[in-house]
Amino acid sequence: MKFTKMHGAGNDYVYVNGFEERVDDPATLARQVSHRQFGIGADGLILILPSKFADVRMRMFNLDGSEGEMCGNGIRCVAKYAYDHGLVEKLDISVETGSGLRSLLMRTGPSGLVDRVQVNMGAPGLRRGDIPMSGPELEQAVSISLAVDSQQYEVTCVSMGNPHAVIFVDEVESFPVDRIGPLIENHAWFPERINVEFVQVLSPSEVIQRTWERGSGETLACGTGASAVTVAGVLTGRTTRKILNHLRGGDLELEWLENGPVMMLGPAVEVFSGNYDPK
Ligand SMILES: N[C@@H](CCC[C@H](N)C(=O)O)C(=O)O
Repeated sequence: MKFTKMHGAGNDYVYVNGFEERVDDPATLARQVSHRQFGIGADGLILILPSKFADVRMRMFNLDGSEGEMCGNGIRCVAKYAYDHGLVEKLDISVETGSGLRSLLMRTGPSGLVDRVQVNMGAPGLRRGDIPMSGPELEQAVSISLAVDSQQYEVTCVSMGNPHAVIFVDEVESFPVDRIGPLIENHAWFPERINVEFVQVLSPSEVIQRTWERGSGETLACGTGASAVTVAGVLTGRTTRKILNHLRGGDLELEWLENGPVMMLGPAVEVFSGNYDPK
């Protein structure tokens, strides 16, 4: 099976071109290829597939084999792969995801290959039923108190097609993401588990984010998470609608437009290609 390893701000996935390759059991394959010692090494697996409704379709699988509805860093790499490898011939494309269609605009660098991609991430879902989470399903969960590990955390929950809990902290670098992240990911409030963003505000237009991803653990970046952070920052009065987000693996530029969607701009990088024999 041919594969290509790509990353967006350090959030790395193994990409398989489903126009040419057949994958029967993507959940098992995701666990195998993602393993940092016994596999290729990645945060998960992304399949690039034909679509009846868009230019291409993506399916993303986390490191533990669970399927995510949407992946903000992954979708930029899907667009780059599709253009650089000739699946599409235009720079503005649509991609079918598990949470609907997204439109993307690619920019090429001096080599003629795509290096940056803007994504219309869609409008956030703010009702508890959208996340999903416990409580009255039409109500929002903005700055609510969540008890974890005998401490209270103020969380704001946002769906960007997948579920996110955003927590603003005073100092993010020393925050115990690997201890608190999994406790919130698996908290009884969230029946489908949840991605968690820990965020330090530097100024009304600049933040630092660390991410604990559902199904993958701490990753160097999360595009849907950065979009959720943009929305949570506005809802809680901490940040403006347009922000620069510094993630561990790079920066993303984001804006929550007045008419609804969040726009995200960031890098897409191809690292290497190879052959893998599924076990
Ligand atoms: N890293 C991604 C999100 C991947 C999916 C997530 N772990 C989930 O299960 O929802 C991004 O860049 O958005």
